[in-house]
Amino acid sequence: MIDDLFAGQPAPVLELLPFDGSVLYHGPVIPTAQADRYYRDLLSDIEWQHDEAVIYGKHIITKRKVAWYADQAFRYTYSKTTKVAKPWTLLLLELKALAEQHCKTSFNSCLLNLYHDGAEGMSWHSDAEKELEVNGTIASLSLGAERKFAFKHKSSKETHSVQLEHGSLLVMQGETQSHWLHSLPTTKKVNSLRINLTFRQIQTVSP
Ligand SMILES: O=C(O)CCC(=O)C(=O)O
Ligand SMILES: [Fe+2]
Repeated sequence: MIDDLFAGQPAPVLELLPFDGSVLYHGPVIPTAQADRYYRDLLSDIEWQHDEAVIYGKHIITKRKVAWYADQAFRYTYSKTTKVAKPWTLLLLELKALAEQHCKTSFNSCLLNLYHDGAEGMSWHSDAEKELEVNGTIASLSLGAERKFAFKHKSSKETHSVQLEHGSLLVMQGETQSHWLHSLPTTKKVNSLRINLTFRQIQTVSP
């Protein structure tokens, strides 16, 4: 049986995009008990703050909370607001090492998001801020409530989606951010918290 074949082995890595980039879903890469501990520790140790954005000229404060950590006090601008990175914690360095092992690349920053329930999500966007390495790899770790994550091609508009499980890793690479948008749709079906960490490579020298 297929189940027996994969028993005790990591799940196979799935490619989600048919063209114009690559998104690999590794499935759960952290055993559940350990993922539960990371979730609890991140909830209490991270300096969570409500996010600010300027949308259609209006200054808004999101219900979703965010935090940003990096090698240096990088400045990073998205949604027309500028944030300054905090220094790594030991726990984040542990998770960064785990993401780096799977991606065989290195990261110098991490953006964290805390969604209190399914009413909070993130609308269509690509991670292509000017501070990010062009076509750099982005590793996304999910903890807590399982949520749907969707991709939409910028010209053909076709969509692909995946359920992001507790302790799972998703890796966006190649030309993904140039050709695809992604979103975390809101949903009435989820009533609990989810934490997401995206490890990224910020350009350290101006191009
Ligand atoms: O919460 C997620 O899974 C994705 C968050 C995201 O797309 C971002 O922070 O840019
Ligand atoms: Fe994103």
